[in-house]
Amino acid sequence: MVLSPVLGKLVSKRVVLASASPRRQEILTNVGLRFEVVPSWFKETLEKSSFAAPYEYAIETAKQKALEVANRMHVKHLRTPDIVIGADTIVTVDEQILEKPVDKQDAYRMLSRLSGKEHSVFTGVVIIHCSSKDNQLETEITDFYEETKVKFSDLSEELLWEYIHSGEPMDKAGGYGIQALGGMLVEYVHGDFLNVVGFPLNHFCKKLAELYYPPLKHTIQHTKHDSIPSVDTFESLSDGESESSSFKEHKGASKLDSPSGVICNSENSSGVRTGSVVPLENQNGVLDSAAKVPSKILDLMDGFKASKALFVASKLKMFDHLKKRSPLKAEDIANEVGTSVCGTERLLDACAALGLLEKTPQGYNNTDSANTYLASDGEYSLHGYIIHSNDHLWPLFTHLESAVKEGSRQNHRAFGKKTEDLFNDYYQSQEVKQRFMAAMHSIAHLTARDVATAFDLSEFKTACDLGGCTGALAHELIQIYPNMKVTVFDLPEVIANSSCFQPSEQYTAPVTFVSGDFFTDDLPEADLYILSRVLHDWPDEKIHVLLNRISTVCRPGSALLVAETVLDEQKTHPPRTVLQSLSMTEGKQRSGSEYKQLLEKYGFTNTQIKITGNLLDTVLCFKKSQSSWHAQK
Ligand SMILES: Cc1cn([C@@H]2O[C@H](COP(=O)(O)OP(=O)(O)OP(=O)(O)O)[C@@H](O)[C@H]2O)c(=O)[nH]c1=O
Repeated sequence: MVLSPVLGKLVSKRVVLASASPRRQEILTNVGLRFEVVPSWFKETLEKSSFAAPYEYAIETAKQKALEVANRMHVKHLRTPDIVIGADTIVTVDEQILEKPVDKQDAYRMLSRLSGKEHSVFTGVVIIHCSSKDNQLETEITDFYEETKVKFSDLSEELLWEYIHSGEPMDKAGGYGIQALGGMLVEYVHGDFLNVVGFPLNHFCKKLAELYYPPLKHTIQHTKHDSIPSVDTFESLSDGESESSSFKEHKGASKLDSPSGVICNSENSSGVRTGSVVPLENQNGVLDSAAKVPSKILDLMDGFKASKALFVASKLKMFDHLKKRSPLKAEDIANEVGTSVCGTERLLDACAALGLLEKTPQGYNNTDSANTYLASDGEYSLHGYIIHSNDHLWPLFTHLESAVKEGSRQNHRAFGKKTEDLFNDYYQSQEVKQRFMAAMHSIAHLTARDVATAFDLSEFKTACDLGGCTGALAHELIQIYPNMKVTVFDLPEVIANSSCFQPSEQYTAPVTFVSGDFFTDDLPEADLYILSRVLHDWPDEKIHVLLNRISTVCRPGSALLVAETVLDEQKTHPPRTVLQSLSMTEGKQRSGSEYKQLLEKYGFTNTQIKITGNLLDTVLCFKKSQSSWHAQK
């Protein structure tokens, strides 16, 4: 049962949840964990100002809750649990910590503070391993925290009081419950949703994985440090608990991390350990310094090698060969693609190490993911985008240093051409055009379902996907909304090359392709205009022209759907989008409030943003009536 991996380690243990929170109980029960509930009697009265950071307060409160239960069970009831889990959830806004409101007025004070703003929800979690020695309780404590950012819409007084009178806020940190009525107040969530609800399940599983499958000192580490290892069954975990996978057997090794003999693994929500150098006592009782392995940093240092291995294996179509016939030995593939046997073997082994291939005594096989995403005919093939990354983005990124120094795109260094000439020359080549379209098609096809279903678009009878390229999103829209007529509007040379990307079986009404330039030519009429992955590419002057033109042809009540990755307000999340900005296009990535502001400038209102958590988020807004728009201009 790959889905419930490390939790199986707890099957044979007496686990106690030191929490009265029904949400925590539900989250852990839902994943099949068996535990007793013993609510803590610890009063949450620690002096907040004595903590340097809010998460330290949450961790310490969680620790005190869990220790109180462990001690009480040991002393009063003489039944020492194996593991006690404690947690504490807090909300922070403007450097203030908000816990559960004490009354309705307090709830009002909290919610009006959160209105229209982004805040953080921290949950501190503590896992205590208990044992009894000479009737004394011995504890080994592991703790961590998780941060999730949540943004509230502007809340009217009326809504605020209606929500408070519902009674929901009273037993919840910050005075709201995101999982119920409070969900209606939320504009977006960045991070683990369950963390907001009260328990960061994913991080908890990773922590257990670290405890029960720690890296062995003298063996080569094949697992990713921050991933949850999968195991086949619960049975295999509890029956054959091998030396290398049991927490107890590794206590000694883990203790090396802590001078006091208490395991205290503090880690922030991005997985980077705080305090990387830990003093150790050597045999002479002298303190040495031993650096913990900074696995995230090492992974980043090696990231370029992994990317290039993926790019080259894709370019040589190794995943295509293995999809057609497998298992294949390195010699077979080398013969088929015309490469050296020793080089091919190394590349295939690297792909196996990266989890893209499986290596067996009979040869190499594609993983399911390789068949779906890496083979060029895979259902959601990313082959086109991978080749684009290798041939176009890689050369650009090798000049990142100059790009940062000069603040401009490095086309001249990467391709020997200035940006203006690139369009007239480089992009005119048939090969480059096809490659670029294949790349765009890869992403559009993969994200089409998310974009098409983020909002209910069934009220729109006609839609026009501006810059819709191969029509991947248009086809998805027609599948989902069979009554919708969809037009793809794109440059003539794009439309001319789009036929080879059309689905082979057409079960629905065909998409209409219209060629033109959205900066200069008449736009087709539609109830819904779509701009998917367009706005981030263009400078403000061009966006001004485009949005002005759309706004002019849009009838009041018609809508515009923008599909982009929406940055958080701090502009540091999601990392993929932040990294994409480094290619220094003249355009830029935007946060939710920036999209809202931009669209309002062109008469679009009622903006709703849906963070899908996948590659593309969506923003839907409606055209105001002309009179009210002009009145505001
Ligand atoms: C933001 C938010 C919080 N909560 C609940 O807020 C309580 C926090 O208080 P706590 O002090 O951490 O826990 P507790 O409920 O007092 O229980 P205990 O751990 O025994 O002290 C927990 O319940 C959480 O689920 C929700 O249910 N939904 C939300 O969106």
